[in-house]
Amino acid sequence: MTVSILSRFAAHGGRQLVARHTSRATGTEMTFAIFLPPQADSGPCPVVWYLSGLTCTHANVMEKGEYRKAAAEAGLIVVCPDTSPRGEGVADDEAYDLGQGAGFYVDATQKPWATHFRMKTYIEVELPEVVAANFPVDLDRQGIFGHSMGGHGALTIALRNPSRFRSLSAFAPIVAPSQVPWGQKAFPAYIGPDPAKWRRHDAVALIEDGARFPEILVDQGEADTFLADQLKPELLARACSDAGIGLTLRMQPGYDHSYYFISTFMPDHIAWHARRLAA
Ligand SMILES: N[C@@H](CCC(=O)N[C@@H](CSC=O)C(=O)NCC(=O)O)C(=O)O
Repeated sequence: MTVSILSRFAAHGGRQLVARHTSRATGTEMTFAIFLPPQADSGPCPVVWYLSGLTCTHANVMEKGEYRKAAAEAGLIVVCPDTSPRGEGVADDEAYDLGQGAGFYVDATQKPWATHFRMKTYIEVELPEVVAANFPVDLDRQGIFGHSMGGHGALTIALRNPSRFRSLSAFAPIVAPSQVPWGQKAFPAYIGPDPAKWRRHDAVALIEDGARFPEILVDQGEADTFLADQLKPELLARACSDAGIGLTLRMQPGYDHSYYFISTFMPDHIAWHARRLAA
């Protein structure tokens, strides 16, 4: 459960750290970023988990997501994990949307991925234990959010574990991976060809199958080049409407899929979580 601190910077009265530890879930070293607001010097703080998208490490949102000012003001700890196991002995693919950097937050059952690609267990079980053992987090007050593949991760993890999280939001999430090319490529590779096995890893399918979360915030850029083919927020809107889930879906004119979009709406997402994680 010990972590090595790789870097430490003062920011907004708090501290931005990068930590590394040996993961029993993935069997590799795993790196995550953690922001501790000034309030963490005085006692446990609520924690928000941010899951990143395809090609990302912990560093993309840390460097471009601009979450620290709002998180410091709200007293939120923000944890930003990597998107997959990595290293020389870890399976990979030449494409950007499979293998290292593209873990899809599932536990792979198929060769060659099953050996290390266990991001579901890592995020759902191991990382909370590691963070709680080393940092002043209040695990009774947890929220989760993410971007694109990480939005898919946030939605599916919260829908499968609604009692763990008090708040959920996403930027441009993949809402129905079973119905779009990214998921239709990754899911057979990681969890096999049977679409029935994909449903526990698909937010729209989870809702159709009875999973519930009280309310969800989603921001989606209208100029996002992945919108029509890969993201399809209308599928989440329909599923939430049918299920009585309170979805706030904000279509944002002019915004694309990048961290310029994410950083623009990051303060709104931090505020969404802070309101629901207040004591
Ligand atoms: N064509 C790009 C695709 C990679 C990309 O756009 N990745 C996004 C997430 S997409 C869904 O999960 C991202 O967050 N990129 C990192 C960034 O800092 O912008 C490529 O080939 O890289």
